[in-house]
Amino acid sequence: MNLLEVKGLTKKYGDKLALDGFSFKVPKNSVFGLLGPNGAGKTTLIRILNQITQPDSGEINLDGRPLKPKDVELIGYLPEERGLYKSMKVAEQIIYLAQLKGLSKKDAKKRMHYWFDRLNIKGWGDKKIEELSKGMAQKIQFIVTVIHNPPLLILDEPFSGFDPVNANLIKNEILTLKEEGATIILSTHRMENVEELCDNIALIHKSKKVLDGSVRTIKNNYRTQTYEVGFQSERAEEITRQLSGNFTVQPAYFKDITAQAKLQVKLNDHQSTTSLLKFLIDTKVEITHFSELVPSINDIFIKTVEQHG
Ligand SMILES: Nc1ncnc2c1ncn2[C@@H]1O[C@H](COP(=O)(O)OP(=O)(O)OP(=O)(O)O)[C@@H](O)[C@H]1O
Repeated sequence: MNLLEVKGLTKKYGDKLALDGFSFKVPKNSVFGLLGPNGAGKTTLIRILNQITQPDSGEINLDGRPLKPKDVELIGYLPEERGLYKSMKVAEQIIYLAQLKGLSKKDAKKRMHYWFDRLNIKGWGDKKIEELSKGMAQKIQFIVTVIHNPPLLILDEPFSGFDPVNANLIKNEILTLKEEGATIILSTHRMENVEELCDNIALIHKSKKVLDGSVRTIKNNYRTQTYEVGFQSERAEEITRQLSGNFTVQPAYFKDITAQAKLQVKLNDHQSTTSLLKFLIDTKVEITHFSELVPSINDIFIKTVEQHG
């Protein structure tokens, strides 16, 4: 079951086409990564979903029915450009914004303290926003986004401004929100976060969708039958020579600390992983490492964007 279905979204700014017939589906209770180079159209799409901008054409369905203005209450939006009232105190700000999203004052306070606990910021309520560092303010913005428990979260670069410890904290909170039933659209340039968090992705390039699907299937489709093989370095030259006669071998490189030789070995069309392993075993070399080189989402992003010019 999909929470969000978008069909043929098109948006022009003057002569400039920012989105060109963009379609995608976000399954309920999943994390969906919206990826693309700078200027691809991601923010335009997010602004349309939040009804800040109107599309020229296309359809958006939320939970099986057309998106309507009141649905903004069902969406928690963390914009890339953060906007908090600088002179207000943290607690006043959170409670005020939570009430705008339909919570009672009592519930807003309760939920605020729940999040203060979870994000390790107890006692921050009386601080003014202007006294906070970028990362500290970012935590407040995150709370404001999730406080009303919206079924759909749209997070634009949620990790920017965070140190590694706090980025990890937020990453785990996103996964917990998913476990609790939320559906999350995540727009980010940080591909390691995409690998860790996303179930599905869509890649936008020059206003068009150029790739989409589950992270697992996409990675599977980009496999190149290449393996990294490590073995004792004394026989490196001999083993490299033997392997080169049968497989496609990248030059050997050596790790000083472990005294291993490592090679990248690509299978030819008719060869299997077992044939490579059997070959290595027959050489009687001491194998220290054997793993498939699976392409990263970062590699796939770069390759796909280059292919589409
Ligand atoms: N208000 C606007 N007026 C005119 N052109 C715009 C406007 N907003 C965006 N654009 C153009 O639309 C295209 C898509 O921009 P958008 O901000 O959606 O990209 P993006 O994928 O979010 O990029 P980034 O990763 O840099 O944030 C760009 O060519 C941009 O110049």
